[in-house]
This record gives sequence, C-alpha cells and structure tokens, in this order.
Amino acid sequence: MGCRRRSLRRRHRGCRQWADGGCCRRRSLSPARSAGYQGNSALSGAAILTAEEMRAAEQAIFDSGVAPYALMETAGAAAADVIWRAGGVRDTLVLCGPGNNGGDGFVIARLLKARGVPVRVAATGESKTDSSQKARRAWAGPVENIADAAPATQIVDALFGIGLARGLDGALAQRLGELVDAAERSYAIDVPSGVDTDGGVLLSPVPRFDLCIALGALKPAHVLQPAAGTFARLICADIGIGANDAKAFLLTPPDLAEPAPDAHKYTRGLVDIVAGTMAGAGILAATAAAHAGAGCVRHLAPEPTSRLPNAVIMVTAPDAGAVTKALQDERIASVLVGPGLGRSDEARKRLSAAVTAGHPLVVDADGITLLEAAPDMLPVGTIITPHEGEFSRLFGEITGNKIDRAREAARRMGGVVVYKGPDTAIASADGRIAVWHGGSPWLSTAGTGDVLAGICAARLAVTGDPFLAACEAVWLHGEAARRAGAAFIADDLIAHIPAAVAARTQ
Ligand SMILES: NC(=O)C1=CN([C@@H]2O[C@H](COP(=O)(O)OP(=O)(O)OC[C@H]3O[C@@H](n4cnc5c(N)ncnc54)[C@H](OP(=O)(O)O)[C@@H]3O)[C@@H](O)[C@H]2O)[C@@H](O)CC1
Ligand SMILES: [K+]
Repeated sequence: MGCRRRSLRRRHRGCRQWADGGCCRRRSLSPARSAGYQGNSALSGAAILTAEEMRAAEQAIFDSGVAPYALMETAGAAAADVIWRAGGVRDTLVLCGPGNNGGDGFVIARLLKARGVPVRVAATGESKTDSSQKARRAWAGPVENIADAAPATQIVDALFGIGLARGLDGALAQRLGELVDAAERSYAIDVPSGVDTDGGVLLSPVPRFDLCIALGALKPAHVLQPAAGTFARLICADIGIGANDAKAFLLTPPDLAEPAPDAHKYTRGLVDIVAGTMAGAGILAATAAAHAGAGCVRHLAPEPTSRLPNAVIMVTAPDAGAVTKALQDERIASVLVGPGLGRSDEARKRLSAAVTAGHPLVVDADGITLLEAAPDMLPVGTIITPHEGEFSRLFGEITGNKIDRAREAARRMGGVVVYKGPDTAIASADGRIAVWHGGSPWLSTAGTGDVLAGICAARLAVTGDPFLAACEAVWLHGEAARRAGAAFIADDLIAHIPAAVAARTQ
C-alpha cells in the first residue's frame, strides 16, 4: 500500500490550461488569479460562487477601500475588452436593465464607443442603483426603448445578472430572443438574462448566446444544466474578486504520474470487479479499469466468459460465498460492485460480500439501487456514481441545486458522490466539490457509466484517495469521449482511455 501511494503522488497544475487566455468553455481565468486555489488538493480550478457568496466577495473588496463604482468600471472594462477582441468594429446594441448588470452595460457601451465601435444602448427603464446611475450618466449617447430598438450585428445582454429575482416578463423575454436571433454575435454579461444564478434553471425563455462573460467568478448557472446550455462559450473575466473561501470549483485536468521504476502489478493496484448476471456491464467496467492505470484487474463473475481481455483475470465466483473468499486478499486495492450485478437476492448477497470485504470501494448501477435508500451502510470513503434516477432513489428529496445535493449526499454517506450527468458534481464528505461540464453529448449512450465506474476503481486503486480518484476518473472519461468523436459506443470509449491518461502523465 505504502509503495503504491508513494509511486502515484501527484499535483494538479492549477489553471495552466487557461494560461493562453483563450475564450472558450472551460478556458477562462488568468493563471495569477487561479494560483490562490492551488492549496485545495484536486481543486485547483475556477471557483464557483453562489450569488450570496459573490456579494460577500464583492463586499470584501469594498471593505478594502474599493468604491462600488470603481468595481463596476473594472467589470465593464473587462467585459468590453473581451467583446472588442472577439467582435472588433461591428455595429453593437447594448441592452441595459435597471440594476448593476445594466450599469455594467453602460460602461461597456462607453468603452466600446471610445474604441470606435458604433454602439447604441437600449434600456428597460430607469437605472435604480447608485452605480448604474453613475454609469448611465457617463454614457454620452441616447438611450433607446428596448421595445423599439432596431436589431444590430452584435447584441450585448446586460439586462439582469445575479440579481434576477423572477422570470422576465413575456414581452421582454421575447424581445431579447428576437434581438439575439437577429444578431451575428451575442454576449451575455455575467449570466444570460432569465437564468437562475444559483439554481441553474431557466426562469423564463432564454436565447442561446455565443459567449457568456462571467464577472469575477463562475456561478452555478455557468456549469449546471439547463442554464449552462444557454451559451456556446464561456469566459470568466478577472475583476479582482478573491474566492479563496469558495466551496465548489471547476474540475481541472489531473496531473498523473508514471508508475514508479520499481513498480509491479500489485503495487500499481489490484482491482476486483464483483460482477453479476448481466455480463456485458461488468466486462466493460473491468476492461476500462485495466486501461486506466491499474496494475491488475480481476473479474469475479458467476459464469466464465470469453469476452474479457486476456489481461483481465477471470475468477468464477458462482455465489456470494465465493465472492467473499476471493476478496480475502490483502493485495486488493479497490473493489467495484454494481455494473451488471442484477437485483436478485443473490445480487444483494454479492453486494453485501463486496461491502463487508473491507477494501476501498466503488458502488455503481444496481449496487446503488440495491442499497435501498440506506447509503449509510457503505464504508466511510466509498465512491458512488449515481445518475439522476439512482441519486433520487438513494437519497430522496434534497433541496438546492445539483452542487448542494451532491454535497449533502456525500455528507450523509460519509464518502464521495459522483453525481453524473451532462454536468457532473463530485462531492466529498469533507465538503470539497468539483464540477465537470461541457463534455461530449455522445456520452449519453449505454455502458458509458460502467466505463466510468471501472475508471473510478482503477484510479482509487492507484491513488488510494477517493476524492482525487473520482476527479481523475471523471476527467479521463470525458477526455476519452472527446477523443472518441461522434457516435461511439462504450466499447470504443475504452480504447481512448490510455491516450487520455498519456495526455496528463508527466
Ligand atoms: N455589486 C457591484 O458593485 C457589482 C456588480 N456587478 C454586476 O451587478 C450584477 C448584479 O447587480 P444587481 O444586484 O443590481 O442585480 P441585477 O442582476 O442587475 O438585477 C437587479 C434589478 O433587476 C430587477 N429585477 C430582478 N428580476 C427582474 C425581472 N424578472 N424583471 C424585471 N426586473 C427585475 C430588480 O428589481 P426588483 O427585483 O427589486 O423589482 C433590480 O432592480 C452582477 O450580475 C454584475 O453584472 C459588477 O458590476 C461588479 C460590481
Ligand atoms: K445578463
């Protein structure tokens, strides 16, 4: 065990992938700002702040002596700079709401105009905050009524940000949609107007923007569906917000290490897959585990099969007693149970054998279903990988957004929850949360969950750290899918795991 851990110590690289200042989803922060997050193991990505946390972070800046209007100028300048670089000199219409998001819009309009961009401004009505009134006064041009404003090549949505309290009224939502549809390029300032910042849901119809410019930090709406689907690309502009107290972070690519020079298959990690009657799922999981860095994988199934890779050791374990016996091996570094397990009484016994064996554990699929709303029966540190339906069956109703639900579930079970979906929240019982989003939509195909569970088991065997293992697995799974391209099946996905591992190995 000690040798295995020593050989696989690793560090994440912080936000190096964003150092190019690229303007795309999952490329957002400056390296200088992200450096502050590096102390949080496996959590070196961009901070995700709720509206309340964002206001607290802003207040900290004000308390340090920065005037609110100065911060608005900083935010508007950062956004204007992005729009200038992306759009250059194109006729632009900036839509301004009554609050500080609208104030940002007036600053953006003024600064773009100063750069020679033909800019018009349309507002919903009066500006209601001190800062937004100041920004409006500094805008020297006319202010049109949104209802009558002519379309433009570029649209900037500065109607509502984190202060949106309810859905837009029908006429305004429709007008916003028409203007965005008519434009060649569209930008949402901070969040697209109509999305619930914390919930990640749509409070009224929201058009799809080309680019969302998050101000200061990411918000749940930037990473959780369906809100995260309302823009094609995302950039987070640095406005000097300190987010060291953030509880949730964007998942970043892991840094993996080669096996130690003196490694052998057991020091690299022996993974046992406790399979059941539905052979395919267990085979997918075992094959994925074997491709994700484990030293050795054993497949414990009721029946022999000829469909396993030669490198996977087939162990015929016809009943739970045989599973218990096979798991009495101190070399085992992790056990996966669930894929293809079935839901019979015998499956339940096999699950029990896996759960009580005393090894680091990953539970997926039927294993989760068989727990029957008793997640606390799992050993501390277990990784579970539920999709939406499995999560609800296991934990029942938990309030809050997906990040909140994952956090509470991890606390209740005392382990790591990989709450799967197009947005996957990875939560640890100690409160750490990483969110992965923006992956290939082709992952929505049968068997990919089994592959993810197998990768989790491999990384758990390699690292001995459940949260780190889950973070690595989710990233590797998403990266393998990206490399697999379109219309792949789960079997194809496995072939791309080694390249994903290689891409992150020093
Ligand atoms: N703090 C700072 O200095 C900085 C903040 N920054 C920026 O400020 C943004 C947050 O600003 P904010 O808090 O003023 O809220 P914001 O999103 O503009 O909207 C609130 C207004 O909208 C109104 N309203 C709400 N829902 C509505 C609806 N459905 N239909 C109609 N009206 C509705 C609401 O009125 P009420 O609910 O009272 O009726 C209120 O008047 C943030 O996202 C970032 O862009 C940056 O500049 C950095 C510096
Ligand atoms: K907005």
